Amino acid sequence: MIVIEKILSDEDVSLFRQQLADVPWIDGRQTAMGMAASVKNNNQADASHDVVRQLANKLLAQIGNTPKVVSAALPHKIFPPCFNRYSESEEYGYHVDAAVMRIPDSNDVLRSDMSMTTFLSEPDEYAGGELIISTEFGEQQIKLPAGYAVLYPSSSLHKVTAVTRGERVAAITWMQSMVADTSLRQNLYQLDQTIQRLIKQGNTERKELDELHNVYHNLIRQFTQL
Ligand SMILES: O=C(O)CCC(=O)C(=O)O
Ligand SMILES: [Fe+2]
Repeated sequence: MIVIEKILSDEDVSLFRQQLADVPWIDGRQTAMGMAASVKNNNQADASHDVVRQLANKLLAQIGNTPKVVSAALPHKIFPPCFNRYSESEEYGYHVDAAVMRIPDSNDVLRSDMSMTTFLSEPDEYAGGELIISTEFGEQQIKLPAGYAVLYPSSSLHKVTAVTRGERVAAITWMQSMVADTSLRQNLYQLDQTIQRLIKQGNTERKELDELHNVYHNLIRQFTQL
């Protein structure tokens, strides 16, 4: 589970919130598959609406421009972000995201390796509405400031607890990674982050940095599936 600080600026968050207030919203059950549909109770911005598409594209561009997301997810394909809203007493029970998704308006499919929630409501605007991810170390509770995102393996069981006051608006997307294996992807992320830290610290010789970089890219070459 990786937290991305400020994938959207405060200005972007207000723009998203303003524009989303005026678009049509549909019952979220329509977009859940199989068992997930029976535990889903929320609303989703109509993805066929032009404004919704524009916002999805804007967030998509931000994902590509955020080095931490690229490093952690190594995205090969990204599902156009969906916007969901949980009002009082709405929730999404424990579920797993579908392993394979058809990308709208294309003949392409995507294997979901990483899921990402981008928070668009401030934590004090609603009560409840925590994203809970079940991990091998127990349940992780996540509620982040607006503009922050969390990336987690799509293979994990997760839920959104009932909102008991106010409204929780978020963007959700799924990514197919160039590296399917979660633990390998996590190791590559750690290696890249360490290299980036060494570069920042500025006291590692160029030659050693080049060697580490070379190892990183050779591992990507070795394990990439496109
Ligand atoms: O809203 C969230 O944080 C997650 C929603 C979710 O799990 C889903 O839409 O599949
Ligand atoms: Fe989910």
